[in-house]
Amino acid sequence: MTLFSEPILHVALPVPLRRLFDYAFPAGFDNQVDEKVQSFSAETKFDQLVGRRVVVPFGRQTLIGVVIKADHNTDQDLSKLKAALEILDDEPTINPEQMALLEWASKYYQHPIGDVYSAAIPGALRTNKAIIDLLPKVLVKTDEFPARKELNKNAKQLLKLHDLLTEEPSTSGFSLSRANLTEREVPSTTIKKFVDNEWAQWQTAHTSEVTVTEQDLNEGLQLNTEQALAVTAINSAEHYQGFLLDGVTGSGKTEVYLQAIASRLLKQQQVLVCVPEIGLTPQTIARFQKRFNVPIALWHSAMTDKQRFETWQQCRSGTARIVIATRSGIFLPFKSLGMIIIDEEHDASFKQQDGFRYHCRSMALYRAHRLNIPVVLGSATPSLETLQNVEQNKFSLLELRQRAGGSQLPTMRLLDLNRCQSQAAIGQPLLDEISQQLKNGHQVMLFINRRGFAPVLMCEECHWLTECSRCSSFTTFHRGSGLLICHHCGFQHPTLKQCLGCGSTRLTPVGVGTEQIDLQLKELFPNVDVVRLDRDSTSKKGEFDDKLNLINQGKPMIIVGTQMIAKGHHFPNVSLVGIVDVDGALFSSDFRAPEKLAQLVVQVAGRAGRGSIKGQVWLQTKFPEHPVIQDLVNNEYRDFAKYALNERKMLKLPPYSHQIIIRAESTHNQLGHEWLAGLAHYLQDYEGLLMLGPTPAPMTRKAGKFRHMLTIQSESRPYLHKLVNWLLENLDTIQKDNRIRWTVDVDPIDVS
Ligand SMILES: Nc1ncnc2c1ncn2[C@@H]1O[C@H](COP(=O)(O)OP(=O)(O)OP(=O)(O)O)[C@@H](O)[C@H]1O
Ligand SMILES: [Zn+2]
Repeated sequence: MTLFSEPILHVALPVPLRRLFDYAFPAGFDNQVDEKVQSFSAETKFDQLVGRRVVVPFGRQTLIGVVIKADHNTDQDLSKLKAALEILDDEPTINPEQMALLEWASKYYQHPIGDVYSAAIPGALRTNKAIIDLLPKVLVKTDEFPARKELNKNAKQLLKLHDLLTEEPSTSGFSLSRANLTEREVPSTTIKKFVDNEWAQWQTAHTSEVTVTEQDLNEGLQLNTEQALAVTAINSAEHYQGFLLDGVTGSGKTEVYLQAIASRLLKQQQVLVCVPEIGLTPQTIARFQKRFNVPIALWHSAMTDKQRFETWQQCRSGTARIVIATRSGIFLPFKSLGMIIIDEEHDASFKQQDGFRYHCRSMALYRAHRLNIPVVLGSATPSLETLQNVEQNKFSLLELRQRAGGSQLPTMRLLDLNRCQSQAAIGQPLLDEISQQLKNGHQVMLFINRRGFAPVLMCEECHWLTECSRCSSFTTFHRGSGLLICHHCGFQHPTLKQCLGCGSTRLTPVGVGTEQIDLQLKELFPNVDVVRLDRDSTSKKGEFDDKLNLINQGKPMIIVGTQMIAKGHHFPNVSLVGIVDVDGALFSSDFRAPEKLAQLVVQVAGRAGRGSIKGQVWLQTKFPEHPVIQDLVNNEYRDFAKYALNERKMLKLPPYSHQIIIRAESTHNQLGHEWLAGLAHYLQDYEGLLMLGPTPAPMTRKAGKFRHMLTIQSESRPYLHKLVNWLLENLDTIQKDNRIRWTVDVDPIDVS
């Protein structure tokens, strides 16, 4: 039977099922596939198929999948086996190194393999377009290319394009891509004329890999001793080695990265730099571009599919030498990856919070280990996980204790809100200090972790609060847009004129958000600019950059913002940072809350005094005696971290134990709870396994669904993973319930 002589394809499909799907060879396959594959023997032919995209029938749909394996075996009834429709491309989309990474990730995060593969395929390739058709094209001469004198000497545009094509692109180092021609103002009608006359044609650009030499690297700063030691250590790592670059804010970590990157570039290797979502600012990119005269590619969620495809292509062809990416850049294919850097490694945005809940840092460690290359984690406020790895000698510690370039660390001050008047949620002494700093010609930064005008509207008569009808949460009042918005499910409606409880019209805002502080400060300080940086005020294209440029002019002004101002920025004229409201985080049920708070406060504080002026940081609170507040004001982050790690060790909490959360959502109130209790029942007799819950999630109801969770904890990670894996694989027989939507979160960091 022909089916036996042809391979059976085991395909990963983008569906939420924990298995591969078998397909027979596409009919007429030999005509479809490139000659290269045809000429191989049966066995190597199998290998050639691995990693390729295939189009397959799936129920009534057609899906694009990836061949994981090709062999002669299938558990399926051969007569029912459907044939794949088409094998796309004459090359694999996923290379063997990526496949190993994805396979590991699928197992480790207990996530369906097809979904994991999907994360590694750029959007443009999740369609049945062939790679070759998406590759950038350049215009080149044909044999019919006319002599210049044959053209009408008044046809200026024709002559111009003729000249451009005559110039030998390979020697002058440019190629005539569509974008390039537009930039040179060649009209498309002119191009069409050349193509129609067959004087020129579009051809797939052959990306030439250039050799990086000393000439491509601009000179770096003179390193201080600590920086120099760090660079030397990283540069001498020839194999896998994990480094923690623990450097206080403004200590010049970026300079260390740049110089370590330089030596990898000279070895003709590529470097991947992962940054938090909000860390990919034009300033960061500019700093890399100024230093290196090599192709630098970007990867982040605001890019179009086309732009991302280009980065993907440049990575795998080896053209891009540096890739600056957010979380999902860790899936990119590389030709010769020589080092991975994770900047601000403690940042929560490295963990995907829905669907395939991977952590970029963990993936980077696995990948670096497999590729046998160094990986550098950098932070002023390392995560406790990473500090534990240092403690256990799994990472080498590189410390930068001093700020670079002569600036000093700011002084911290506590402002007890119980003992002073306040306006716009800001204590009077801090307001006075703000005036003083502005008078001195400096900039002031105020941090508040909540956007909008006020977290909630309250009825003054019956104390009714504006709630989200779909979540166990309140809707935030946005005065500018006149909307009440739920920040959890996105639900929004025009603000209310009347209380829904008693009908009174006396609705007032309670609490503050960035929008309100912004407005009130504008009234209090009418003579200076007040610039607000949060998601609402920077959503238009270019708005964020415009604001950064304004701040960078250095004029006295007040900057009000959320998380967005906390990290990475270098504004030398900021002398005072006010942290308006941290109290909410002091009483959280999340055992990670103090760690997150300490990291946030230290990062925000780190924006002060980065130039020649010494900075100060004011921390406002109603709970000045709280131990975390005391630690933040009187001690360093490392003291806090030491204490916190000790506490986790005593309580056997992560990183001294490992957790997996199974969450269940349902429209029925108790269903999720019962279902999880059933699961817990299966595991309860295993020693060394701790069942926490099931409990309602902190946010009990979200977007109309009731949410419950079961946390499973163990000191042995392999044991925990093995048992949970067994549970999930047998879920269908143990406890199937179609009314439940469940998810798995391995190494959870956010329990909301
Ligand atoms: N060796 C050096 N000599 C002089 N200036 C330096 C040196 N290294 C870094 N700097 C300067 O110090 C400032 C802070 O450096 P950088 O932004 O790299 O610090 P960082 O540790 O990444 O900061 P953060 O974590 O707070 O974002 C920059 O203006 C940088 O140009
Ligand atoms: Zn809601």
